[in-house]
Amino acid sequence: KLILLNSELLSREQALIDIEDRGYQFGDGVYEVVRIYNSHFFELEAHLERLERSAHEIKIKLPFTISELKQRIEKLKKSNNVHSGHLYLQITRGVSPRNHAFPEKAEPVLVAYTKEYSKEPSRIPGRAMFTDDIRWLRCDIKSLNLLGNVMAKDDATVKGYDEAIFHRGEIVTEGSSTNVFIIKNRILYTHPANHLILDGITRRKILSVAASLDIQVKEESFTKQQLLEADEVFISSTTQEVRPIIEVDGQPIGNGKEGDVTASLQAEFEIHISRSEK
Ligand SMILES: Cc1ncc(COP(=O)(O)O)c(CN[C@@H]2CONC2=O)c1O
Repeated sequence: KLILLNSELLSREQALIDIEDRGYQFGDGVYEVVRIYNSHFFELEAHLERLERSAHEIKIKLPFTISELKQRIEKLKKSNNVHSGHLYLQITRGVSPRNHAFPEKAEPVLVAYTKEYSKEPSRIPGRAMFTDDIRWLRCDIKSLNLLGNVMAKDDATVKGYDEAIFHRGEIVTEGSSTNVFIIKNRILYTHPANHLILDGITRRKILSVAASLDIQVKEESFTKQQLLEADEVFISSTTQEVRPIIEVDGQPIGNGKEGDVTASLQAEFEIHISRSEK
């Protein structure tokens, strides 16, 4: 399997990263994870648009156009013959002697590689725990600065949960690597897309799919208590699609099983996926 490093397709052994790459030393970079279904990228434009925005927000000037990037990753996907899996892609500010301030000139470093799924990611209903959201206040940027996310996810995993659900005070924001939705009286709620959450590509798709199913949508924040009293809860991400959450902090949600609104959203989402494979 080959790796894309800047504009070259290399073996893993040849794909070398410098010890003074700012992505390595400061987490100074941005990333995307793009799903591949039936050898096609899913929602590629939306992911690359968000990548461009994330880079802009941290003042990284991309050393290539989006169409050049698309060509490179298409070539990578074909070379690796990926059928069902994902592409991981990151761009750092580049290599420069270690200094907090940005280097006068450094060439951003692009790395991308693919993963073939031996089996589809599990959508079995999950169990989550609440975790204080102590991350910085630019969670809308998909950056490599993921300590707040990975420490919460590890804590949840060690305790036997499938996801950590962040909250600031009483307000639920999102999961460690997912967005969070609740359904109450057939109304779908999710945190508004602002600086406190990542505006997930799957989140956006779900909102448009819900509208097409005549499910009322409210992009309004909700509390931990409202989540615990919801009829249904689910999380969403590129890799997990729509995943029901049936228990939080040991408390069952609704009847403790996947809800029918959640199931109908996933079913409609799958139709959109199959349409995209044309
Ligand atoms: C903090 C956070 N919130 C929400 C999401 C969901 O966004 P998408 O719907 O655009 O995927 C992610 C995705 N994280 C990526 C997706 O898979 N693995 C990751 O690290 C995330 O890391």
